[in-house]
Amino acid sequence: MAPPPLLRAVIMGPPGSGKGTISARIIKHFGMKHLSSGDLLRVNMQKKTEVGILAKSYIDQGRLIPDDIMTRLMLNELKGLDQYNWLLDGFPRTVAQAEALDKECQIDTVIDLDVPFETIKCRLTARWVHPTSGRVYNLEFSPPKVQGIDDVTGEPLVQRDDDKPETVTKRLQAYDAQTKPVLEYYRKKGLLKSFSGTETNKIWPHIYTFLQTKLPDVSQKDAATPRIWPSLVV
Ligand SMILES: Nc1nc2c(ncn2[C@@H]2O[C@H](COP(=O)(O)OP(=O)(O)O)[C@@H](O)[C@H]2O)c(=O)[nH]1
Ligand SMILES: Nc1ncnc2c1ncn2[C@@H]1O[C@H](COP(=O)(O)OP(=O)(O)O)[C@@H](O)[C@H]1O
Repeated sequence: MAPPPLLRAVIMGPPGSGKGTISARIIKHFGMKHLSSGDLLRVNMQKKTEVGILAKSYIDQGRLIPDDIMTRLMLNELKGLDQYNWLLDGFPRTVAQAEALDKECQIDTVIDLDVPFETIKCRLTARWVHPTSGRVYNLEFSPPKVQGIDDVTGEPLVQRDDDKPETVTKRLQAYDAQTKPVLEYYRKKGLLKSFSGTETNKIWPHIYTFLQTKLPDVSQKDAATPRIWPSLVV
């Protein structure tokens, strides 16, 4: 029997809408590979690569990185994920990027987190991240076990420079002007699935139910097998 076709999904939403938080849950339950443009750029900035140095000047101003640079970077990373179900986070963010992506592969579904701007602004000032893994915390919503420390590695957490209130406003403006048209682009293709709300924990069950129609939940696999198996083998 031929294996089922691989799922090509995109998660979209304004800065702070919960893309990273929801992506972590999707990866855990559905075992997809996650490629975040923001995380990739931050690794490049940390390593001071050519792309990283250039990206910093845009990110610090709350502006988008030029399409040609971003598209080359992301499509190159995607080549290595050919054999997996994948979830793109933060890309495409302009119609030109969406068109370039379409030339390379066929997107199956676009999950849109429709969270009001007012909700988001408060969240971002309380966001702390572990830069190397991209793990994200929030002082109120999902605090680390020890304040200022990553739960998994024990390394220090940092606040993103671009989470300053002035930069957040510019990022939201860039979202309105450049990224909202991408939602329309996917809506016309019949791929957009919007989830509205102000709380991730209320939005997540709907996304979970939606993805269950496309992929099996693999998170319980290891735990479930021994529970059923020894009791049956007498
Ligand atoms: N108060 C609150 N914070 C949330 C909720 N969902 C996510 N966050 C936090 O909001 C911030 C932005 O979420 P993140 O997943 O990084 O959003 P992204 O910018 O779209 O990737 C992080 O600090 C999250 O921990 C929520 O339902 N309520
Ligand atoms: N696809 C993209 N095109 C252009 N710039 C991007 C793209 N993805 C990320 N960036 C840049 O990186 C910054 C941080 O992105 P990201 O981590 O996705 O944050 P958020 O979703 O919280 O805005 C953006 O504000 C933008 O400057």
